[in-house]
Amino acid sequence: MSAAQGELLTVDGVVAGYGAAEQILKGTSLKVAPGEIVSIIGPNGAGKSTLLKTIAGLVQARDGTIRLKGGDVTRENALGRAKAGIGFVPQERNVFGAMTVAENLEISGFQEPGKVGARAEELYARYPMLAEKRKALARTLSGGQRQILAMAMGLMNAPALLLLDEPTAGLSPKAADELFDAIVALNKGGLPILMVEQHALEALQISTRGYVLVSGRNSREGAGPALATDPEIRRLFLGG
Ligand SMILES: Nc1ncnc2c1ncn2[C@@H]1O[C@H](COP(=O)(O)OP(=O)(O)OP(=O)(O)O)[C@@H](O)[C@H]1O
Repeated sequence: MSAAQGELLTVDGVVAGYGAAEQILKGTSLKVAPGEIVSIIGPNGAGKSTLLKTIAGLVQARDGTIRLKGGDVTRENALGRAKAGIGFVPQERNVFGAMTVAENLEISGFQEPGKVGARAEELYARYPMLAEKRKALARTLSGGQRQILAMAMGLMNAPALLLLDEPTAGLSPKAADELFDAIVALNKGGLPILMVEQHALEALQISTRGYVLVSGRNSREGAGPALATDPEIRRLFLGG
């Protein structure tokens, strides 16, 4: 029986980095089960974004395994991971500013071109703001609207798991709250989400589970709300 049974994503002992010598991830592990929101938090430079990129296939794992729905995707490139069901929303440059909202959605549905129209309509129904702005250039959107568009682009291929890299970065507190609400709503619709967040406590509060990454290694893990009220975590992230 596979150890990955009942798990959607299993990252086991992943080692990865950028240069020839230095490793950023030094044996990192995590799991996402169906239906979960899982947050990765940790200090600047801990390797959180690198971990998401390694799961998305943009950074190659030098050791360890990455399984999706029980299948080993460690050797797949980014396109292979996307086809396997991993949707990735990067932190920066995640929309094409010189293209309209509609065009951004259209080019994102590259896996099943025949379904682009229907998927875009579903997303317009879910996010009426996008429908209103469908002919607007993406660069004219507010920060919060841009993040909704980036998330919608990630949904165009109907992923089995959505990776979000710091979705609330640079947003006002109100826009960040609205985006967290949108993430919860998306998850309630059945989509598992793995996200990296600087707003660590807020992210943990809406997460099923959380992982604390420090210097490329797992430090703590637990239920999201429990971690959010843990004195050590609060000291680390609130500086108190
Ligand atoms: N493309 C790259 N080439 C070389 N080094 C990189 C690259 N991207 C990130 N790094 C380095 O890898 C380390 C981890 O970066 P990463 O972005 O994964 O951290 P993080 O935990 O997401 O932190 P932050 O919250 O600051 O984004 C940092 O030392 C960073 O300088």
